[in-house]
Amino acid sequence: MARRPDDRSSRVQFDVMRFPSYAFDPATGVATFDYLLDGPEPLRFTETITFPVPDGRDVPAAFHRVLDLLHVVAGVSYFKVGAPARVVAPKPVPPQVVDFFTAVYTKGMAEYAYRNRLPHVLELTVESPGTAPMADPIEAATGRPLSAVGGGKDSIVTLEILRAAGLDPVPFSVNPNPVIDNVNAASGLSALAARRKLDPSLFALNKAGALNGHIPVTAINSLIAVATAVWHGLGPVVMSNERSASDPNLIWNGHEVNHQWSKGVEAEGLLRTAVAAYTGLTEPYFSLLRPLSELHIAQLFAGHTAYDDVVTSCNKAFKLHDPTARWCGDCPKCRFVFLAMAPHMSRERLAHIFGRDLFADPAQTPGFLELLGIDAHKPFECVGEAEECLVALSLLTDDAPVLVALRAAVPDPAWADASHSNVFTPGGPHHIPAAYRKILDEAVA
Ligand SMILES: CC(=O)N[C@H]1[C@@H](OP(=O)(O)OP(=O)(O)OC[C@H]2O[C@@H](n3ccc(=O)[nH]c3=O)[C@H](O)[C@@H]2O)O[C@H](CO)[C@@H](O)[C@@H]1O[C@H](C)C(=O)N[C@@H](C)C(=O)N[C@@H](CCC(=O)O)C(=O)O
Ligand SMILES: Nc1ncnc2c1ncn2[C@@H]1O[C@H](COP(=O)(O)OP(=O)(O)OP(=O)(O)O)[C@@H](O)[C@H]1O
Repeated sequence: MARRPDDRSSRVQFDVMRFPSYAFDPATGVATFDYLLDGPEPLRFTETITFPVPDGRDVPAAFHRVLDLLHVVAGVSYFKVGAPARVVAPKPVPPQVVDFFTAVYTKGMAEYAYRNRLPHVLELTVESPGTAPMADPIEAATGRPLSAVGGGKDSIVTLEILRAAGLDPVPFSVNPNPVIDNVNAASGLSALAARRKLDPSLFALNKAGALNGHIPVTAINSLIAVATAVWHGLGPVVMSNERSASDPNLIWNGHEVNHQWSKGVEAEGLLRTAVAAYTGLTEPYFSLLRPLSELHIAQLFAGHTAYDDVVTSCNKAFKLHDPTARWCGDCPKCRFVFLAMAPHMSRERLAHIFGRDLFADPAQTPGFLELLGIDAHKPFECVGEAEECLVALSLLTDDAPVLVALRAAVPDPAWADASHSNVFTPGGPHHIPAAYRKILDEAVA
């Protein structure tokens, strides 16, 4: 029988990851997903996800199918405890789903593999116990869009674009914290929320020194959003993932390592294809902001002052334990968003949003240099490209201490590159349906 993790040493070998079962209770919206790291000393985990229960709606078959996908994808949190060489999915699935699962466990776990020096993780293929036929297509949902809200500038911009187009978006979050609650309150829209509870033994294992690292959390949140939209009879899930999320931080052993992989356009395409192949849902999910740079999104955000007291992009505010109330003011994400917003608003407004003026503090200069790509790779954080940072810097003309230091450090050829930048021209691959693309084009015109 498998033992719980608290009574054993934290670094044992596991042969295979399995997905023994899951249960769902439509009366409470509670789904429990079981995981097994199998080996000489197996470990079991259970994750609980509570969906918002709609009034008087049956549970469609497609909802259960999305849960099948979520069961495997949410397993990454437990896979990382042991990094077994094999991952065996619980049910036969079409090849498109195998491709999606494999990408989540390899590309989605690339930063974890790189940091822990586990190259085999990048090579594994998720096994399926057989091949299932593709599902018959279901007509695309045309209801109100479900708009994922993370508390930062990007999802606020999406909400406001959808609202301006008269689409009456439904804000949706997984584990909304006070930041997200306040953003929803500022929007005046009534929101839906799901709750996700990791197996508490994961934290005990982490404390005991188990393998740990980054996971592709957007893939998990996205499937929870798709399941919620399906059950509530809503339209597509609209994400706010930007163009630069697709760019890797570095290359390791010939593989791209991207901290934001599951926010990228490749992950978006794989998720859409897997959901369509396995559930039949058409156009279930896309990112409205995909053609835009972070700098462009920051410019659009500047047009909405109603969120200044609540908008928060700093990841430290979203930690499960001891989160900050808002911006920490001293991390790559804070610095990046400060720089991206700076050309589009007064310094007073910017300092009000962040609770401080980062350009006035010379101690921030090395962190900004890192963002500009000077002597470092892009930080493992949710930040945009060095090119975007350079363009933002080129648009700032005042002599704040940090800006003076940065200007002096940027080599001449970089300025020339910045002057040819297309960061304010929408472009690049995307999966936006035609009607929504028209809305985006009107919003940025
Ligand atoms: C908030 C944050 O940035 N957390 C990352 C951090 O974890 P930390 O220990 O500092 O705090 P917690 O998030 O509270 O995590 C506690 C432990 O739980 C594990 N865990 C958490 C969530 C989950 O779904 N599964 C888990 O296993 C976690 O590993 C901790 O041991 O550092 C971790 C290690 O690098 C990161 O994994 C934590 O990242 C969170 C999963 C998270 O929500 N991060 C997003 C803010 C984030 O990074 N988003 C990226 C997109 C990434 C993607 O591809 O989807 C972005 O916005 O660009
Ligand atoms: N807790 C959450 N629940 C649901 N969706 C989320 C959650 N956190 C983030 N998201 C969504 O995941 C995507 C990536 O999140 P990210 O944190 O980059 O966006 P954001 O909070 O809108 O903006 P910012 O980049 O300024 O932080 C966005 O589409 C966002 O809406």
